Amino acid sequence: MNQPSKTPLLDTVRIPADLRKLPESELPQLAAELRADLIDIVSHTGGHLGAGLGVIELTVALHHVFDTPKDRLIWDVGHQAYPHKILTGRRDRMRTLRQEDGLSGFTKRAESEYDPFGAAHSSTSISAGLGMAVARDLSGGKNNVIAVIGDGAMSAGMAYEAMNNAGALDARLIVILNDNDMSIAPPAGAMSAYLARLVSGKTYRSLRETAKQLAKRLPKFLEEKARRSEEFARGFWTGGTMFEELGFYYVGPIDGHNLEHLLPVLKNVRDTIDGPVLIHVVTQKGKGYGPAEASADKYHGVNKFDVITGAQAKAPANAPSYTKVFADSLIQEARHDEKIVAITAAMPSGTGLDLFGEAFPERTFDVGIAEQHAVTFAAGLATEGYRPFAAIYSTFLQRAYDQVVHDVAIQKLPVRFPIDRAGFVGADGPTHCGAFDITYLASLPGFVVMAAADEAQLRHMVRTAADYDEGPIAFRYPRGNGVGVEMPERGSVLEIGKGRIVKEGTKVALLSFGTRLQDCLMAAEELDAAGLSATVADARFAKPLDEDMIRRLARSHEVLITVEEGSIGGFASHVLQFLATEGLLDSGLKVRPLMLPDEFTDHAKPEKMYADAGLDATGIVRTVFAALGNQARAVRA
Ligand SMILES: Cc1ncc(C[n+]2csc(CCOP(=O)(O)OP(=O)(O)O)c2C)c(N)n1
Ligand SMILES: CC(=O)[C@@H](O)[C@H](O)COP(=O)(O)O
Ligand SMILES: [Mg+2]
Repeated sequence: MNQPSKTPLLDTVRIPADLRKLPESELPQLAAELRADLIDIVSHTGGHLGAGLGVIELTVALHHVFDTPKDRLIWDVGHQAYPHKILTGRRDRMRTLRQEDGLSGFTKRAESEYDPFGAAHSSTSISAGLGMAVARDLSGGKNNVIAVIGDGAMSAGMAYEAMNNAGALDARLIVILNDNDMSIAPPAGAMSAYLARLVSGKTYRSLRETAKQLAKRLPKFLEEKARRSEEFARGFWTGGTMFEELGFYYVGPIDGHNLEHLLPVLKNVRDTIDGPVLIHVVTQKGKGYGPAEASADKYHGVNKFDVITGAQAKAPANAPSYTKVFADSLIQEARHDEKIVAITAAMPSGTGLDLFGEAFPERTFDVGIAEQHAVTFAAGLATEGYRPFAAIYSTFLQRAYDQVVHDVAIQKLPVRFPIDRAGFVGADGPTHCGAFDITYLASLPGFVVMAAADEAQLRHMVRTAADYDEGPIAFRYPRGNGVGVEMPERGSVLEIGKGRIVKEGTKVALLSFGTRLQDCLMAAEELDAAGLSATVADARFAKPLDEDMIRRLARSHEVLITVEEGSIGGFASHVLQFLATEGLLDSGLKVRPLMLPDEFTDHAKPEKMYADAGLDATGIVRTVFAALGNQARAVRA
């Protein structure tokens, strides 16, 4: 016999139009079922849970009040959009979330007409929303545009640039500030403290004064609802908030889990306000799931887990993560050098700087989601003789490129860039792929760019960077665990621009930059067995190149394969430039560059992504045989 559904009301909602047919009285039940469904789904898939749990009621209310997809609903970052996906025609595919060929973990235009803007990097929603609002006005449209942005994302410069512009344009745009007093970690900065003050009510204006001004703007609301509850009415403000100074109507703070509060406010804002409005909604990250509410990170991002206990699945590891090795190594160096300081842009646990912060709280700076500022802040520290490590994921450092060029590189300031999440990151997909840093950093004059082949090399690179005061220096390493090599007690200072030969051979040279070295070694074994004696070299440096080593490899081998976990225009380009300039390509050397595909690769398991890109041992062997013209063998490999 079929079990009765645990989500009978949710089962009737495929798209928001179905939801809009429900009476308001049924929405709390819908929200409860949506929450249960989300927990169940993410317990099977893993992914971002805490943020979605916190916006269940908000998601239901938004789709009930607004005419999506005609009204444009933009989720900042997009990691909180799983409930939105469930309600917008994607429920049947939710169990494919973040898996190969499955749904993205973020909003994505190609995935649904209900995702008007793709995201995953934070703080873009107000700018995108303003663009849509202005486009609507230019073309005489009437639809609403709503941007939902978190308090963490509100720490980034882009959000203020957008509000500054929106206030000046006086465009009809609704911004919902989803304030859960959390970023991935507890939020950092004065803005967060300011929001907390708004919520705690210390700066409330008098109710009478507030009501008078709002009555002009929100007549229906005041008549029907506002006087109903003291708590509700207290939430309305005028004057004095920073948002109002920027030209926004400020409404709130309101309880984002209470549909009786949310629905009338959203309706009245929809129906009465002409210019930019900011609704300050207070929510709880992880709401409604005990283990999430109780955990320090509110289950921001989780592995698969047991719904009853909340225990997350964790694969046993034979080696420490690169992140942990970086953190431990930096702590070690900082014990020797009091000038070492560390900077994170809202990613203390992801970068390992939470550990550094425990050891050296005064020398650790979480600047919020503010990569641009993080880099220039580090540059300032460097001018005063400090040794800053600006630990930023490869993908997020993209946002600070001008700061890297203008504030660091041109001034030759010795800022250290530990670049985590280099290469494919797996489930987070193309928005988070660490593809471009070799290309964008190694093209800068004077920049030293290293990649760790394993966790021991990473330890050496931390020491090398700490020791290097001549200018900017970066070292990259991937998401995940090391390979289990023996670790040195302390890192050694590497000679700048010197690689190493790991295995000697005579016919084929495999020149690796990064952690593909292990696959190169496996490929070399296979090549040796096939009678093609292979050399394996670990370049360590993309800039400056180890020219002597490359010259030697080029002169004494028939085939040279470069292997890197980065985009076109990276390590291989530098090697080829050198070979061409030196005339080393003039005598028949067969060079084949292996790199990430020249496309934005969708999410899958990293090993599978590397195999598909031809960057595993099989792919490397195949490339060698193809280079030697042995097509039949190349196809078999
Ligand atoms: C530019 C950028 N830097 C860092 C991140 C990593 N990141 C993803 S979500 C998040 C916290 C966002 O906090 P908030 O906006 O308050 O959303 P919440 O998770 O609290 O709902 C961070 C730091 C990112 N996505 N984009
Ligand atoms: C949404 C976001 O940007 C982060 O939560 C990111 O998914 C974290 O990635 P890691 O799990 O690699 O730290
Ligand atoms: Mg938050």
